[in-house]
Amino acid sequence: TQSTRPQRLLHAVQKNATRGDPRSVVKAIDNFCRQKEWAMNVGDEKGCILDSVVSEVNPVTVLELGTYCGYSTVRIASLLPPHAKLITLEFNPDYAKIARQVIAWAGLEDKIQLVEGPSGEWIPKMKEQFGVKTFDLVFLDHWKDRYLPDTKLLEDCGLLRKGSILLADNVICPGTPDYLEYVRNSPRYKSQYFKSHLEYTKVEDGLEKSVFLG
Ligand SMILES: Nc1ncc2ncn(CCCCCNC(=O)c3cc(-c4ccc(F)cc4)cc(O)c3O)c2n1
Ligand SMILES: [Mg+2]
Repeated sequence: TQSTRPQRLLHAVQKNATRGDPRSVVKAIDNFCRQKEWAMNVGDEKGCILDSVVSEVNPVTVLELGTYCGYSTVRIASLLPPHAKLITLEFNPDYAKIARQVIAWAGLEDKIQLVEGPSGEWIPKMKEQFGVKTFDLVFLDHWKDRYLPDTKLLEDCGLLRKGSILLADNVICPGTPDYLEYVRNSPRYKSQYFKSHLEYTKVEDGLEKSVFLG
């Protein structure tokens, strides 16, 4: 039977990356996507912007919406302090299965909790299920038409505090116009656009960093 692209990406990690070395896992995925097959990871160019935001925020609790194969999950978790935790939500069970193995290869299972299911269902359960008070950083990289409703849900569930950072991928391509309009015009956010390119291409894309003002 034919393998899937996520399965081929996982094999590239197992073949080319060193177990327990998250940065080698990130590099192996980027090489696979540049040389073999494009895949919707945040990629290395936007990934460096992601790294700088994570290092600046130094978050203790992180939420990632949309795991896919775990590239940004591993990239973020590799920069977290020892006691910090990252919860990542993935809707697609096939992607989740691959992501668990990529995360294990990187040796980051202790920092990462992968939860399977739709963000709209899980966000309201975060406090009771995972003992989360508020998130220091949220990385949005799931369905582009869910960025806005899920941001409002995070606000309504009291999961954001003064100073919480939202970092959104793909605000230009594929684009999240309603989300951008909201975070750029709401008095409750201070927003900043980091211009970049769609992963592994020359097409414009970028990340939007928004600070929740409370
Ligand atoms: N509600 C909920 N809860 C939890 C969930 N977990 C997963 N999902 C569903 C998310 C499915 C994947 C989302 N990501 C993208 O669609 C994406 C696409 C492109 C792209 C593609 C083709 C082009 F030609 C150009 C650009 C590039 C990117 O960087 C992207 O991130 C969930 N949904
Ligand atoms: Mg993306």
